[in-house]
Amino acid sequence: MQFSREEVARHNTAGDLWVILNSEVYDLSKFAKFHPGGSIVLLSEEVAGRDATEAFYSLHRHEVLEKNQYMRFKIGVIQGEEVNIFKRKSGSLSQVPYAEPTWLVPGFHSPYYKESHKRFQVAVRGFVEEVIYPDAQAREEDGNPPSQHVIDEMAKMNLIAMRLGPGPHLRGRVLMGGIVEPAEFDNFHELIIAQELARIHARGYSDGLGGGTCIGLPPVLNFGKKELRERVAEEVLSGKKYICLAVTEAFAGSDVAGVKCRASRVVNGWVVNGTPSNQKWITNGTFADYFTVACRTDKGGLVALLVPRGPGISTTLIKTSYSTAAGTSFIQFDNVFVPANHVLGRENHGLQVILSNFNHERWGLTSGSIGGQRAILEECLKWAALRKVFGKPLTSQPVVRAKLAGMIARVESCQNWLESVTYQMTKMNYEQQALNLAGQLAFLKMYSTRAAQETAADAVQIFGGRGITRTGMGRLVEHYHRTLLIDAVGGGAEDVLGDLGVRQALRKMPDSARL
Ligand code: HEM
Repeated sequence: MQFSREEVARHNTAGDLWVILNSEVYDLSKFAKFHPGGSIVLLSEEVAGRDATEAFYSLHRHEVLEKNQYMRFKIGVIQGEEVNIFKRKSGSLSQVPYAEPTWLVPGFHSPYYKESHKRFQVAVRGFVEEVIYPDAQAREEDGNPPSQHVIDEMAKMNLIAMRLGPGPHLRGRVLMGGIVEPAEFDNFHELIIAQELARIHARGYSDGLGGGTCIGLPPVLNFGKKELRERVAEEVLSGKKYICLAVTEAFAGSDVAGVKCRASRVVNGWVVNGTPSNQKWITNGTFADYFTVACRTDKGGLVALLVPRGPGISTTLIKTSYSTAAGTSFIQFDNVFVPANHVLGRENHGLQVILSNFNHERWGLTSGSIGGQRAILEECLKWAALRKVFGKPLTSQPVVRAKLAGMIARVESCQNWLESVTYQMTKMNYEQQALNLAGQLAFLKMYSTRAAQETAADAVQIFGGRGITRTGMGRLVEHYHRTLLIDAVGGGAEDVLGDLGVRQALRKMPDSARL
């Protein structure tokens, strides 16, 4: 239906209330008394029967109009006018400055990304926005793990396998419908996945979506015996089963070498006991079918074991600052039998097995954290340009522009350092990475998560009360500010990592160094 503005203006009373939003006409007659912002505002002279587009967009996110329960209020359009506020098309790039890393910005160049990365980014963004985002928002809120249909779709695209990075586990797989060959898949493709996933603004859910696989499966793939490796990889990468890394203990925290969980040899295997220290904060533990564990043997060494869920294992949900969708758990092993063929690597080499994936884990956490920082910068730029205070946009305040300057500088420096380290990863084998990149990655993660905290704090100041409100305009800022510390403590707390990097550097100091 088409209406003239004059006709809309005649519907301006309680019980007969129309408004114009973005050249579309909404009949709010029945909704007014249920409106979360109250009915009075809708009945005011500037709103009832009038064009309330500007006021609406300064108080609501565009997504409000896309909800089924509100879409039905739309009764037509204004004659001869066209809708001129659009949501970014699913899968497309943002036009907001600095909302995308430079390699995606027209006119910029990068030595790292090729055509296959560009194709891949488009496909992953579309998939994330269409398949993952709706489930992410719903589960982050209700606290349930990701829905099986999302896991199945990811498995079909081989996204679960790709999240582990390049390697033999990709051989023979069709990646993202075939747009990238397994042999050409590199750490930059993997970086794209990590950063696109950061855009779902559901940090607990994104860990629920296979955070345990990214850290629990590599030790099996790299150190498990052939039969175990192939069986478990098939089950987990097809989304049928879940695995987690159950190493962090209540007493040991970041000190992996200090684990106390015990494994004693018995006929045909081992018996694992969590006492005197059980595992805590184990991502995906509540729903995992397998637990990759480091245990102290009776001889005092460390052995890595893949423990299948069975009698004697209890997993209890821990509530953290992000959603229980992550399945964060407290785990108890009480006389759990583990078959002999479930040993990963050699007895007494458990520490190497577990440490072997730490650099990669830190890189993954850092990649996502920087992606999240950029998304929050975009929120702040949009809000500061939109929001009017004392009759002027927020951007007219120098103090706000200074905060935006800091955010931009931080995210650009983090991203550029990340891409430089990622490039090194594509050129170094595992030993070289362990030797050369542990310090770089430790510093990069420490620096990025500190930068993230500064950006989050500034974002809250820019959004004011909305930055601490879980619904409405500032909801993404509130979420980021509440949840970003998972990246600052997961995979090694900031101070521990900084210290690790410096100690490594000091070991490499030449004896001849003098001022
Ligand atoms: C189709 C029309 C509308 C719908 C479906 C709608 C829906 C909502 C919803 C869901 C909220 C809760 C906040 C959120 O989750 O974003 C809200 C808040 C609010 N709405 Fe509306 N609204 C409409 C039109 C308007 C109009 C025309 C105005 C007046 C300019 C208005 C003023 C407000 C105010 C003042 C709030 C409180 C915002 C805050 O917390 O800062 N709404 N509305």
